[in-house]
Amino acid sequence: MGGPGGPRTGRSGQRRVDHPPRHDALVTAGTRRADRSRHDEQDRAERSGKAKMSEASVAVHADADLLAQAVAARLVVKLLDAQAERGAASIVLTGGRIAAAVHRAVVALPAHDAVDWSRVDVWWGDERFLPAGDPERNETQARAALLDLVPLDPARVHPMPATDGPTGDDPEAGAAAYAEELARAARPGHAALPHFDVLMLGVGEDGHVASVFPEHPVHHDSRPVSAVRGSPKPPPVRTTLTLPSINTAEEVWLVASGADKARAVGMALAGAGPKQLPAAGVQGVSRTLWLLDRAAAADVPPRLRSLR
Ligand SMILES: O=C1O[C@H](COP(=O)(O)O)[C@@H](O)[C@H](O)[C@H]1O
Repeated sequence: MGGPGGPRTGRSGQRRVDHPPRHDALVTAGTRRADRSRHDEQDRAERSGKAKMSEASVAVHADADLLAQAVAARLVVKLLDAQAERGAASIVLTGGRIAAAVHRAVVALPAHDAVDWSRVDVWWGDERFLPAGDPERNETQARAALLDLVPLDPARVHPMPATDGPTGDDPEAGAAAYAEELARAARPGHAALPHFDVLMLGVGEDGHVASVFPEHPVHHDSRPVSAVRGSPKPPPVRTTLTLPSINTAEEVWLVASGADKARAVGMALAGAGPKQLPAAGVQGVSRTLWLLDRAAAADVPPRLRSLR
């Protein structure tokens, strides 16, 4: 490490590897190598209630299409690896435009058939609090683009509450019910959350992730799942995993495309505060990976960028 051609360490602790330009990628290495020691570490961190944090890595792709295809390929490999390692895989989905493109790209990838979808647990990082089937729900969009097109076990798909669900039009009751569902899936002796192999997040123009918005009271909620009222982005009522819950995931991938995301992405990687810029407060246990297109990477600090 660190020799000629090896990773270099930037001031913020992120390390980078310069790739030949045709790969159009900037990658930093902050991951742990041995799976077993990684899981041991994660177990210890979960038991102690303190998630051990990874360094961030950044990969840049030429445009939104290539970004979506690359994320889809990574996701299929991650699911295959998780299933090979522990027999099942769990993902946490996000909403938004790039998420929909990733979902479509997974289905378009022939290798998605290699995944045993009946052994994939599906959770959500956030949801718009609307009736089931509303086209604005992240669930509805994910079902149309991916979930309805692969042979999942319906019992392993865990949508966040809807206004016409069992807890009714009460977002706090819905958030509490989702927290209970998560706790039921947690491993015995572990914290109140199940193991998440990979948790994907979009990044808002204001730096929000899931439905954790800048300066919102959700930052003071110590519960794993929070009801969000007064969201600055419609709809105003939502359900979200809180940042500490997000940060229990083994890998967190922040996926952003487009010039309107450049400022938030740049500030998060430059070390902004998480209350002002929630994306800056995201760290997976073994990996934090920023997956960007060139437009979204335009303001990434130069020391972390090998190619614009
Ligand atoms: O409202 C939401 O927005 C963010 C970002 O969406 P995008 O379309 O700007 O990429 C998304 O990550 C979140 O899940 C969703 O509820």
